[in-house]
Amino acid sequence: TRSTRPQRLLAAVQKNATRGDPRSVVRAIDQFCRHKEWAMNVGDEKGCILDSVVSEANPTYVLELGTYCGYSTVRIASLLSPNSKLITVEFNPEYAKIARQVIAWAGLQDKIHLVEGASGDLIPKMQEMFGVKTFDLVFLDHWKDRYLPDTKLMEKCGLLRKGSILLADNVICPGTPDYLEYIRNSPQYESQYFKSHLEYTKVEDGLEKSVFLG
Ligand SMILES: C[S@@+](CC[C@H](N)C(=O)[O-])C[C@H]1O[C@@H](n2cnc3c(N)ncnc32)[C@H](O)[C@@H]1O
Ligand SMILES: O=C(c1ccccc1)c1ccc(O)c(O)c1[N+](=O)[O-]
Ligand SMILES: [Mg+2]
Repeated sequence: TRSTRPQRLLAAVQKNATRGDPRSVVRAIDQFCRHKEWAMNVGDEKGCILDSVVSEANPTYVLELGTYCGYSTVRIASLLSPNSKLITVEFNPEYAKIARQVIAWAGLQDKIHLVEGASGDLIPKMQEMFGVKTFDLVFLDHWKDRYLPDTKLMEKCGLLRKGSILLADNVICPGTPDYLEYIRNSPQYESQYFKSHLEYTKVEDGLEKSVFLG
């Protein structure tokens, strides 16, 4: 039977990237998505903004909502300090299977914990499963109608502390209107919009960075 796009993306990584070199994995995926097949990774343009936010935050605990093939997972983890951890959540088992292999090719399996399941079910279990108290940075990049409910859930579960950063992809395209309205009007957050483009295209999109004020 015909291969899937994530399988072809993994094959491109294994063909063109160097084992143990995360940035070559990121480059190989961007090449594949720009010249062969578009895929919904955060991509190289928004990826540079993601890199700067991650580097400035220098987080110990990171939560990623939406792994897909592990592109942003590898991109973020490649910038983390030695004793830091990235927990990434993915409910599609086929995507999780591919992501584990991409993460392994990058040599980052010790920094990354990929947990399979729905964000709404897993967020309340983060403290008991991983011994994490609060997250220093959360990257929201799963289905867009889940950004707001999951943000409220993280607040309720006490997973955010004064200074925690929420970085949300796709706030313009496909768009997350209810999340944007909430976060930009909430006195509990200080938000900033980073204008960019939908991965590998000229369509406008951007990232919203919001700092939890506690
Ligand atoms: C846009 S892709 C993630 C892309 C990835 N962050 C990157 O930039 O490389 C969105 C992913 O989130 C997953 N997803 C969507 N809603 C979810 C949920 N509620 N819980 C867990 N995973 C979810 C989808 O299966 C899909 O793989
Ligand atoms: O929703 C889509 C989408 C919609 C239709 C077709 C393909 C993708 C999408 C597009 C760009 C993204 O960066 C992204 O994170 C997503 N997503 O699924 O979460
Ligand atoms: Mg996205």
